[in-house]
Amino acid sequence: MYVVNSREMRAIDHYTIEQIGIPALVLMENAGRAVAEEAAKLAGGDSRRFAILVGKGNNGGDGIVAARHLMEFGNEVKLIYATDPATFEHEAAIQRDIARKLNIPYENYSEGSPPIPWRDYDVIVDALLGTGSRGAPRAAYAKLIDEANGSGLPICSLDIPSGLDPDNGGVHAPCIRASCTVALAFSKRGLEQQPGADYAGRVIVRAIGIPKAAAEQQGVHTFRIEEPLLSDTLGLRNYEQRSSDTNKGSFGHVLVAAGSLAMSGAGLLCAKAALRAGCGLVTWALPESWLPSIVGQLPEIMLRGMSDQGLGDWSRITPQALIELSEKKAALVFGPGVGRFTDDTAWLRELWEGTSCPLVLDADALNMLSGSSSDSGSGGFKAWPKRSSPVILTPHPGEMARLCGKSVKDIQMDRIATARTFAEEHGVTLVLKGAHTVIASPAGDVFINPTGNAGMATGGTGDVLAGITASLLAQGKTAIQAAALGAYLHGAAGDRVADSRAYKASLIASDIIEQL
Ligand SMILES: NC(=O)C1=CN([C@@H]2O[C@H](COP(=O)(O)OP(=O)(O)OC[C@H]3O[C@@H](n4cnc5c(N)ncnc54)[C@H](OP(=O)(O)O)[C@@H]3O)[C@@H](O)[C@H]2O)[C@H](O)CC1
Ligand SMILES: [K+]
Repeated sequence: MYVVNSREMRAIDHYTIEQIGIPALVLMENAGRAVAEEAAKLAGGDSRRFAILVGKGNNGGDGIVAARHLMEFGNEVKLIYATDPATFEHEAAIQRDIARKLNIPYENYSEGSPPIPWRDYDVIVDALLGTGSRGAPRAAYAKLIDEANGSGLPICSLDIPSGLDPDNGGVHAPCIRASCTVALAFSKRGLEQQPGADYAGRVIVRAIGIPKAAAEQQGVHTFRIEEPLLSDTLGLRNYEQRSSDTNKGSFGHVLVAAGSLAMSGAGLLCAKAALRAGCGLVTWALPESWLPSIVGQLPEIMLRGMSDQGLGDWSRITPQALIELSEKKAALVFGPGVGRFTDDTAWLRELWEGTSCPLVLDADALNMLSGSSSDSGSGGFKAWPKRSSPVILTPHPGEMARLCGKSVKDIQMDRIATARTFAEEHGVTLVLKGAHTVIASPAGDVFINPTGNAGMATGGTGDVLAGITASLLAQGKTAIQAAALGAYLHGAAGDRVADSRAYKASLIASDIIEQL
């Protein structure tokens, strides 16, 4: 499903109206009708009382149409205008006039108005501000939003919660806290990123007559992952189907280079997850001095002790040894639990240049890359030679901040833009983890993952994701397919765990592997 920003939505509206010839009033009618249906569902019954909060633009126009349909459905409605309706223009003015002729009750609300008697209503429809909203809600809009949030009533937001930044998911003060949001035609970036996603409640995308081809025509290349998208846009039709005439050699051999004495679990989780995600074989390369303690724990996984001079870490293991081991492997995941060591950035560069294996770099490997970026004058790892096989980076916001030389706050402010820019500039596939993981390809496509839950914010889940992703790569998926499907399955497995437990926060990383 397409996810648009306000500029793209304006261009799509314009194209639909001017080039295709669907009149704006038709789109508005469809929008208002769709919202009326969803708001009626939210109210859950007949003859409910709706307060429709109306702003001066097209969002308000949609709200007036919704009021008309809600009234036709047999409900009581009242329009509460946040701006003097005499000042309305274009389609919103036409809807205002229709509402007057139909004697739809209304009141003009201003900063000086007394509080609305909310006990007279069952549901609020928020049609104050949509994709034309700029900055924090002003004057009567702000007061009305505060009042609505304080009313305790369920709120159905039209297109976006008023007060939300439609483009980056930031929320202004105040911002409507909706029970549900009916996004018109396409989802909006602000609904797919935190904290906006929390303020939007359940997001329902409703068609209003704008053809999908209009988004394609306008070059929208941000998507929310869902099953149809996996098959159509990502080319992963029947991704689970396998020919019966196969053997373990058909599904790729993953090399996991991970873990040190203090963090052996990271390697264990990563290797196990890789195997569960369907590759044929997994070899786990680990410092040889603690290999004996692992023997017997993972009967399906091959172990390879790397000469570590008894230190238990990666500081004495040579990149050359790993490069040799990576020959004939279908994917190499490096980083989980390896720790940092002297000259590790140069070490990683040797691996980068020496292996032809598709790479998944996670955890400490990302910090090694950041070391390269902070090496002033070197141009960072952007200046490293281009690889012929793909690289997938899987940073959490902290690691991403180090990679970009920015603060976590800056990264989280616009995760979509950050991930896209980085992937394009560095020619890598990037998985920016966190709520609504963002996956960006070097070509500039961005996929937002809807699966997963807060219980997954626990040690080891990142190691599991890295293992799953490498496993999918080894099975012949492209980098963007492996990254997007990996994040989707990882979250879906996490959701299954959460659903099966009395206490959702009890989830641990191993549970995810078992639910794959
Ligand atoms: N165009 C179409 O065919 C369709 C659009 N749909 C709906 O339209 C909105 C977007 O409508 P738009 O009119 O562009 O914008 P808004 O309704 O969001 O806001 C318009 C005016 O509100 C004022 N404004 C902006 N920011 C603030 C603020 N922070 N506080 C107070 N007021 C604000 C501003 O007017 P000014 O004169 O004050 O500058 C805006 O002009 C979209 O979301 C859909 O709901 C339909 O989907 C049908 C098709
Ligand atoms: K709104």
